[in-house]
Amino acid sequence: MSRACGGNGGVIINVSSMAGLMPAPQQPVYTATKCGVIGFTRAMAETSKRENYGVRINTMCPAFVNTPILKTIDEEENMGKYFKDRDAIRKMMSNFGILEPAAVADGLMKIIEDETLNGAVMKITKTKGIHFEDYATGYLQEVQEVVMRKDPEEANEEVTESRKC
Ligand SMILES: NC(=O)c1ccc[n+]([C@@H]2O[C@H](COP(=O)([O-])OP(=O)(O)OC[C@H]3O[C@@H](n4cnc5c(N)ncnc54)[C@H](O)[C@@H]3O)[C@@H](O)[C@H]2O)c1
Ligand SMILES: CCCCC[C@H](O)CC\C=C/C=C/C=C/[C@@H](O)[C@@H](O)CCCC(=O)O
Repeated sequence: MSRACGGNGGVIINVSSMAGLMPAPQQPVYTATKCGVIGFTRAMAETSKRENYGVRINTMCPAFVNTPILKTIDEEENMGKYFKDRDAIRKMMSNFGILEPAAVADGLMKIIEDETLNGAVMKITKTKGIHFEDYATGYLQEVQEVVMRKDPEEANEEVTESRKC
């Protein structure tokens, strides 16, 4: 797909979850995987931009969606020691509501059609619909930009200087 390898470019949509943004104590491994999807997507999107792959890489974080996966919490073999906590997940489903798969399809189409989206973390929830996580630029982002631009010594001086103000 990458133009760097003779491909025509395109868009990749990784599927995370709101659990990647709001830790689910009853599903720590699932939470870790979904956090990883977000971090990997944002890193690869930046790589693709810097290397001119011509590939937009985004992720979507749906809340609860009406699919068979929701029934997996009823099986102790899936939940392990957290099986005793399944009512807490059921309560979250009741509190947050359950989306229909069409809402996720709408999010997919938006990412495909909006060519400005790269490194975007789309949230899809019953209460707010489609919206995006806002990673406001801050000190760490500035440091990364300086470091990626200069050699280590020069970058270190600039960062040290900027911290004096
Ligand atoms: N349903 C939700 O509430 C929800 C919310 C947020 C994120 N997600 C994520 O969305 C993704 C899809 O979940 P879902 O709700 O559709 O789950 P699901 O279990 O209902 O459906 C998953 C489908 O993928 C198929 N599958 C499994 N392994 C496969 C493979 N190696 N190759 C091809 N197909 C394979 C299964 O047969 C199944 O039909 C998952 O990554 C899940 O974590 C789901
Ligand atoms: C049940 C097993 C499969 C897990 C399926 C999902 O991946 C788990 C989703 C986990 C948490 C969902 C949280 C949803 C929160 C939203 O509804 C939202 O209203 C909370 C406010 C945050 C926001 O919208 O920015």
